[in-house]
Amino acid sequence: MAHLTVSNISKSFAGLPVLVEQSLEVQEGEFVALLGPSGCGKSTLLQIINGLVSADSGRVVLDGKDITGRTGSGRGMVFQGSDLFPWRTALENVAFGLEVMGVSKAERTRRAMHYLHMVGLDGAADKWPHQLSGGMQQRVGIARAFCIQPSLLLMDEPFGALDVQTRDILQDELVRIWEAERKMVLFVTHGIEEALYLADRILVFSKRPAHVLKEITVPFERPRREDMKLAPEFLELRREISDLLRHDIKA
Ligand SMILES: Nc1ncnc2c1ncn2[C@@H]1O[C@H](COP(=O)(O)OP(=O)(O)OP(=O)(O)O)[C@@H](O)[C@H]1O
Repeated sequence: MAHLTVSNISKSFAGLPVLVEQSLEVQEGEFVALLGPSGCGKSTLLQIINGLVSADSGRVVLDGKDITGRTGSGRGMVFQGSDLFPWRTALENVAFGLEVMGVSKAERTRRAMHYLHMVGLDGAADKWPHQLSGGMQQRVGIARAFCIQPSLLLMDEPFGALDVQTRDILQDELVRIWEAERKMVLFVTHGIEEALYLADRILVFSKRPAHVLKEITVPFERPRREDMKLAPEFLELRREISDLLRHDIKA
């Protein structure tokens, strides 16, 4: 059964403590948002879970396997900016992980086309990254992360650099794809509305060094729909989280 356990992670950069004994868990089929102010250490935590940054102490266990300090194996990552290979087409970018895994060309093309279709980019398979808009590049990044069928998806403000309209559209697409696939997701954001719209559970982080101020189980049913953002309960929770963060930043 899919499961992520992160225990007692600490990390300092040049003596500056960013994470102190941070722990969290993600259950199978759960979408968890890490919400917190800029610079609190959310990305660092995600990168430690992905093995891109090493922790000073603590453990990361995915599906029963200790993966502390190791990259690859079971995790897909989507970053804020596009990190596509410029010398590969959209299709080749999406298929990259499968290529590394030694999947045959026919099979990886089939799977990559499936995920390109899911993000609405069938027609762009042979385009180069520079021929794609920022939103399209993020779609390719999302398709690439899903394509390796990871146990855990790590998303670091994937829509942070996009205009509001494109971000709303991509949030909807992510909700739709995720509801079909139900992978474990850790999604870093500083958007309260984004966290409430996408996640099952929100961990609200303090300013640096990050600790969890509050854990919120999002009460809204799935499938999620755009109009829920106007519901009184949604607005009330949004205000509550906003007050919590503002209070913490001022303290
Ligand atoms: N490689 C590094 N070397 C030195 N300091 C770093 C490094 N990476 C991050 N930091 C510092 O650690 C702190 C946390 O950074 P991090 O990127 O994890 O925050 P964040 O919560 O993701 O912020 P944002 O939302 O702005 O991306 C910041 O003060 C940052 O300057």
